[in-house]
Amino acid sequence: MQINKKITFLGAGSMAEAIIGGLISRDIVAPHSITAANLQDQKRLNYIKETYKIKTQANRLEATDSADIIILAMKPKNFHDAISHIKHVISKDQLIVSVIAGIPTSQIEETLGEDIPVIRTMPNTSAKVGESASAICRGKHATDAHLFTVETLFNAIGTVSIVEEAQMDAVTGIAGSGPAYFYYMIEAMEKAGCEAGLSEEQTHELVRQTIIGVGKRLQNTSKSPKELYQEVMSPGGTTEAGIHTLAKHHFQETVQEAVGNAVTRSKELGQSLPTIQK
Ligand SMILES: NC(=O)C1=CN([C@@H]2O[C@H](COP(=O)(O)OP(=O)(O)OC[C@H]3O[C@@H](n4cnc5c(N)ncnc54)[C@H](OP(=O)(O)O)[C@@H]3O)[C@@H](O)[C@H]2O)C=CC1
Ligand SMILES: O=C(O)[C@@H]1CCC=N1
Repeated sequence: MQINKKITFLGAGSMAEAIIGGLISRDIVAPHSITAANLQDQKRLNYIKETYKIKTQANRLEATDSADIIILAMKPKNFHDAISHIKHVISKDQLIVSVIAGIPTSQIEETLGEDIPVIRTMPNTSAKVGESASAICRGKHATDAHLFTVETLFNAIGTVSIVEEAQMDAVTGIAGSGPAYFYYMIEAMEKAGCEAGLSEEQTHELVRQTIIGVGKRLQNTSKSPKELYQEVMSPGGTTEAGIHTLAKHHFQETVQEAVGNAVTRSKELGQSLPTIQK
């Protein structure tokens, strides 16, 4: 199903690109219906325009004014300036979709004006290959139709869970940041593979296919993670030796602490920003 709306991305960085890439490759939005604008980096806009054949706009007010859906895709620290700049051209006929970590819908609504519909989302960079694990929640002026539109858009870039806003920080710690934890682990495995005598190319291929296999297996089994790693582990074997080392260094507790800190940081991001005077 193609969505016939004009969509403007305010922010043209990694997350905007991942979503744009997903929407276009799945033909959910026509490239000419998408506009990207950023703060200053014209080279980046040129790259996005050439790669995805979308429109770009140096003037953020014009990019905002002409859109049906405005996707806020700047860093939390830039949110205040970004909204200050555009809020005068935003009307309640438009839909604001935020991908910004930590910022509550109430803060966006308060700064924009009371009856502007806002949907808060948390995708991840796997959007680029249509495999984001996204969650969305609605602000107080967003309708079922708004939620449905965003669900349809984000379904094109992966799976969508509709959650309560109070759960969004947890979603951010698990799924928004999630890909980075796996890439971090993959980096370590690649270093280990080279140290053990494989070439970079061999290690890369082996580690990549191993994680793809894990992902596909998880999609096709009802077994728990414990059952799955126990399946790999022979008594006295190689896996046991590896897992023993991870356990000795409190790997699982470390991961839990890492996710917990990401969740806490998401909450902090929402609390540390000034509210704009209307
Ligand atoms: N990266 C990720 O994995 C995920 C990120 N997010 C969220 O997405 C948002 C963007 O992150 P990410 O793409 O990684 O960040 P990037 O740094 O890659 O991109 C940020 C973009 O915002 C633009 N920008 C800065 N200030 C303004 C402004 N005032 N008006 C319009 N555009 C502005 C920048 O433009 P310029 O370069 O010209 O300064 C740049 O294009 C963040 O809020 C993050 O929390 C959510 C889920 C996952
Ligand atoms: O690191 C960040 O703050 C963003 C939010 C989720 C993923 N990246």
